[in-house]
Amino acid sequence: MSPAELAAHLPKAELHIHIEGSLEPELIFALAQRNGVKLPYHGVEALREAYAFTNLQSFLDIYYAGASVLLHEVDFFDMAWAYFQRAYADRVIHAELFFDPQTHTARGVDIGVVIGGLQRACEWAQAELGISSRLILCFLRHLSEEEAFATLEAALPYRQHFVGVGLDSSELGHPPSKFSRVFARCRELGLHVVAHAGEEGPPAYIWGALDDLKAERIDHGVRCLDDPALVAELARRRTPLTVCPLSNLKLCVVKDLREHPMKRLLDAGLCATVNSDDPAYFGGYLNANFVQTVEALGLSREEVIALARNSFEASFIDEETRQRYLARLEAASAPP
Ligand code: HPA
Ligand SMILES: [Zn+2]
Repeated sequence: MSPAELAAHLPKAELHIHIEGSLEPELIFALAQRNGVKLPYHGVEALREAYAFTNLQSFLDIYYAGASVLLHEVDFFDMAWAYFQRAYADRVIHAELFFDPQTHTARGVDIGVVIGGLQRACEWAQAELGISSRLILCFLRHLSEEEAFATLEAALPYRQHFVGVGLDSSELGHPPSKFSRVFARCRELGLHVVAHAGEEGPPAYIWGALDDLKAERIDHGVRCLDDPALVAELARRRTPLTVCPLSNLKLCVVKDLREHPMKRLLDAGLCATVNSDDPAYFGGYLNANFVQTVEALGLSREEVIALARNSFEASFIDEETRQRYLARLEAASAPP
């Protein structure tokens, strides 16, 4: 079995997937029709053709337009259930899903509708596919601290349905420190905290995520390589990076997958993981990310196994489940 085939075959956790980024154009149009929402695109093909991104913002504009078809609890269920079925095919046995409540509450959708639909899909994924999952509520960093606090307040009746909070949307101009107080409150509430940092933003934003937000994982984080002291600190703390290679390619963070920093991150001793970010927009789900990265960088069998192991190490599952998953990984990675 080649390293790429092994990568596709191994059981894995996915830790950086925006569930709204799993909305395929076909489902966007089906939901638009079901809900009577008018889209500024003539059809599936026209929408797909618009997926030619030049940077993060050019993607976000289309991503928020796509999410406008989500109105009812069943819409959120259908979206997440479609993701879980694809994840199952890619041997994902545990998934931590980001969701963006402010994208929906701004359109008058109740946060309970959002969380209710996603939570029901998570229960189905466990029952029907044996996939464990967790939800992570993301604050949109282009909005204010006050709006983040209001979102947290609105989410508290559903506190048992999410395990953590994150920070996403437009990175440049919105440093982590903008949300220091909200994140402090979240930590007091016993929530895990993660943050997007160092996707387009400078190493200073990764330092900010660590020091101001006390982030337990850095989402993306690829720009840490510009700062050797930061790399050393991430390695010392063993702070995981949830890296998304096809996203980096599609958003022009790297010009070619052969230049992707994944191997350099592993060589630096970092706990890097592979993830799909927004798979419906970036050209592939978890195995597409694994296979293309392994092939482009010539990663070894040992590096592939380390990436799968890191995904369980970095996850927010309980220790007993983690050991069980690591044993499954061990069994699947043994040579035939
Ligand atoms: O890659 C991303 N970066 C920031 N915000 C996002 N929201 C969805 N995907 C992303
Ligand atoms: Zn992301």
